[in-house]
Amino acid sequence: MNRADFEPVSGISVSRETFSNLERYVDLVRKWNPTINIVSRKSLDDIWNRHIVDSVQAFTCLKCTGSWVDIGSGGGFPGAVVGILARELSPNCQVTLIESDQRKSAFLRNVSRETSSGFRVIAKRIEDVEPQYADVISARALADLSTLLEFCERHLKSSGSAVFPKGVTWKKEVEAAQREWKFELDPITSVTEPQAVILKIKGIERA
Ligand SMILES: C[S@@+](CC[C@H](N)C(=O)[O-])C[C@H]1O[C@@H](n2cnc3c(N)ncnc32)[C@H](O)[C@@H]1O
Repeated sequence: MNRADFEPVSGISVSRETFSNLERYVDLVRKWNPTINIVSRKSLDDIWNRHIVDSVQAFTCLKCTGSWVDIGSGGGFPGAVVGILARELSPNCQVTLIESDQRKSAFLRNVSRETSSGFRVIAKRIEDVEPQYADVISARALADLSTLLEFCERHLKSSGSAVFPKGVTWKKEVEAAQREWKFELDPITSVTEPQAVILKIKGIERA
């Protein structure tokens, strides 16, 4: 995808430098994917829509001026994309990625360095990391909503918000989570997949 095509699809305008950092990230994912299995081989052919634009939606659905923690980051969706965009668009937002797999964490540190994004990578299990008191927590393809809310209980400030891209089963996950949790929910339809949503959640409390 080129920069002119990226802007209408993603809904954001970025500098040449930020766009070239996204391109650099895509090159690194393609290079490392056969070794560390970041995304499925099939989805690699459509990496801009399936992974980059999908991650941009998580970034644009709220404004972060404090700390953003992406958990279970894998190869960096959405966390690395958030880190690359935040450098230009939310320079006061500190981005941290938590990923327990050591090879993926090494990859993520390389991405942070090569794109000069300055996002931090913690190579530990989410449950073992000291509480982060984040303003925003994001996670894609990590766990069901109830489990994600437990991670928020540990790492999200009480005034913070969570951003979870979810597929077609999202309503069932919300119903199950509502048995144990109270929260305010704002589901935003995905631009890349009409049955998918970005769940924006705040006011999380045990029921
Ligand atoms: C299915 S992948 C999704 C990765 C990425 N978010 C994405 O959407 O492409 C889930 C990732 O979470 C990591 N993970 C799973 N449980 C974890 C835990 N308890 N603490 C830290 N990382 C975890 C796994 O190592 C894996 O890289």
